[in-house]
Amino acid sequence: MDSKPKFINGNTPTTGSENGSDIDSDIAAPPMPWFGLDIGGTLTKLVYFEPTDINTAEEEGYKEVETLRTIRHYLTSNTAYGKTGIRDVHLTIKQFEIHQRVGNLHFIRFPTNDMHIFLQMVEAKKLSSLADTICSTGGGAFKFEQEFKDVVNMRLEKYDELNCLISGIHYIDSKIPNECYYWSNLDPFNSEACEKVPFDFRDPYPYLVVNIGSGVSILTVHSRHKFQRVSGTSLGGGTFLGLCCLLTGCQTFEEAIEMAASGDSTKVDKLVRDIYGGDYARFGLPGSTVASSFGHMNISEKRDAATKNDLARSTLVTITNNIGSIARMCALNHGIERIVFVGNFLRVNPIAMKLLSYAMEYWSKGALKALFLEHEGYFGAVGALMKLISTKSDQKDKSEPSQFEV
Ligand SMILES: Nc1ncnc2c1ncn2[C@@H]1O[C@H](COP(=O)(O)OP(=O)(O)OP(=O)(O)O)[C@@H](O)[C@H]1O
Ligand SMILES: CC(C)(CO)[C@@H](O)C(=O)NCCC(=O)O
Repeated sequence: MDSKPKFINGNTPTTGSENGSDIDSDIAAPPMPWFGLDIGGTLTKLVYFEPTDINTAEEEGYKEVETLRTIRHYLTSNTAYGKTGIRDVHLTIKQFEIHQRVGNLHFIRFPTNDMHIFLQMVEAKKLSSLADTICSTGGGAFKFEQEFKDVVNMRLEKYDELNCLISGIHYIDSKIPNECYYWSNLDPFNSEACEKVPFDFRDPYPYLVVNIGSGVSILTVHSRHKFQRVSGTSLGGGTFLGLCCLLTGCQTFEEAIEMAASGDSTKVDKLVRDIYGGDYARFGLPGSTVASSFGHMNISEKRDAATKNDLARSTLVTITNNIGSIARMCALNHGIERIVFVGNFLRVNPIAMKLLSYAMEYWSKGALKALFLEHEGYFGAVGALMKLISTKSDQKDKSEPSQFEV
């Protein structure tokens, strides 16, 4: 077999600029299909560009035209794939122009634990007859490299996950109006009053990115080409879900969030007023502040009184507040005022978003602003797609598989 990576007609991706989002329109677009893959610790994200401007003549030019049509039909006519693959239909970007092509951008996810099922699907749909390489990112691009080779004879072209994250954020934000928003009318006692307000992200620098996936990475971003991972914590979305499963017996993230939504964390956490009988006024700590997360749970009666929903709520508040605290310290250390929270922990999770927003505003006395993005967990996969479409057929002739590219 030809050892060169084949993006259908032999194109290879460029190393690109540092953030990889600059698409040179002089460069011929790679042939279809266009995918970007982000294999995370919990979820795998697949971004698929469905061309709507494709004509029969162009399609007939493909050797494997039927396979191409089958894949397109399979991905776009379903919203669920197998038992656990989901297309986030509400995130579809319609009539999206990318590298002088027009089409729909689709966002698909499945648990990384089900990678073997994905590989079966890739095999069944004969994807490898169209391309022998997929632009991919996330830790799983390394972990599953050999499995892709062995099972479906495809090569993972690996790109750094944080590089892809930043280029994905910039790409989507520059193209999609109202992608970025913040929560206004923040009231910890009346979350219904909060509302989403669009934020103009055209000149956001410097800003902090807090990527809440299984674990948390925190980056400072000073320009499209200059960013740094400054901190992180292992207490992230994976911790929330893992602890919730242990404490409540729930089975899914959606269930955990639903339970948390009707729980009361004050039945579980010890508040300042539980210790002081009111505020700790001298140092500005209101009585409603959590003094000790899970601090009531050493008392047997309190344990008996706490419901599973209360435990789920407290777990959510504990993890969210801890991330908020670390983010705030990072912002302070680096003199940054805007904090962009992303990652799938924020999926269907307005409680966490509002809590983060309130915490940033309250503890910074209004100096810090928490921002959110609609395509919260998909930026890494978008960044990987950017790498594919910045392909230059003549730039690199790689006879050896690349190890790692940024
Ligand atoms: N359907 C879901 N199944 C599992 N976790 C979910 C789901 N929806 C949201 N989550 C949350 O999103 C987190 C994973 O987020 P994300 O996909 O951004 O990270 P990842 O890429 O898997 O992890 P990492 O970047 O640390 O490798 C989970 O830990 C969980 O808290
Ligand atoms: C290991 C990664 C980068 C994988 O995405 C992420 O899960 C993470 O940033 N974890 C936190 C590691 C730490 O800084 O403690």
